[in-house]
Amino acid sequence: MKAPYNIELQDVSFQYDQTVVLKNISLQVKQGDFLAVLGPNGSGKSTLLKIILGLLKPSSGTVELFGQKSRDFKNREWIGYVSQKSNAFNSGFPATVYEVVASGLVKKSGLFHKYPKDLKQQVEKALLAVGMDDFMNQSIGELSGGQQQRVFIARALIAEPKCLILDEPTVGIDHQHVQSFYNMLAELNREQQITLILVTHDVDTVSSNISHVACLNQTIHFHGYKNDFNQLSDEDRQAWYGHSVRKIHHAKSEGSR
Ligand SMILES: Nc1ncnc2c1ncn2[C@@H]1O[C@H](COP(=O)(O)OP(=O)(O)OP(=O)(O)O)[C@@H](O)[C@H]1O
Repeated sequence: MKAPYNIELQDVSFQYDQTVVLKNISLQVKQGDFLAVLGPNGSGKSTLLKIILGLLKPSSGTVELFGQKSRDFKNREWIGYVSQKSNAFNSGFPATVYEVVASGLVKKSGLFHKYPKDLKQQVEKALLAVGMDDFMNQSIGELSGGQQQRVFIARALIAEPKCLILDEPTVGIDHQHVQSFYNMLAELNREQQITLILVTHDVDTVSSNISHVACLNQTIHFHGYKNDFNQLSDEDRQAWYGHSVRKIHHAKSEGSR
């Protein structure tokens, strides 16, 4: 039998009071996809993520997670979330990298459950996956924005998600470190088959790593393989984006990756 989609939205609409933000969204994401969600400011990207995460209820339409109706879905730890504001700790924040990553197990084991005996190994493994294993005992506030964001991904990874949702994770990361950050995500996707959904404005930089693109502006204007997205004309892109969007030119982008 075919595995169910990780995420399947059918005809989802959403409005805040009288303002329609999302209209007739249908979207499927399967295990192992690396999807970039693109859209101008205010196009509904964060709202869409909140609907997927079960934080907002659609005004109409259905959301299924791993083949179950969202309201019946119990395995919330299968879907990890890293927000753009995660990396905003100042230098005085009283927590170590170890403590931040270990706190990611609360979602899995519950607030009052005991931590597992092999907690240290689990923290180490998660930090290794994001290239931060040398920073375990450091204070979180002493790290750069990019390093903090990697730690927050490790915090999500320790719960062993099947799917990770990232809302503009490179906000606050130095430009020269953005590509290596995306390469790290691509490695997680490739080696652990973790599905990645990434809201980004950085389509040029991330394009060698992603497999799929979804273009959102109230509704889905395009969803498909990255290579098909690359074939769209400038006029097509402008029509949904509202202004001109740079084309992606990557010598390395091959196949459907
Ligand atoms: N709590 C709210 N109440 C009313 N309107 C809201 C609320 N949150 C968001 N909106 C409106 O919904 C629309 C979509 O917002 P959303 O944050 O989903 O867009 P976005 O694509 O993530 O934007 P950005 O790229 O700027 O982060 C915007 O017009 C916004 O003003």
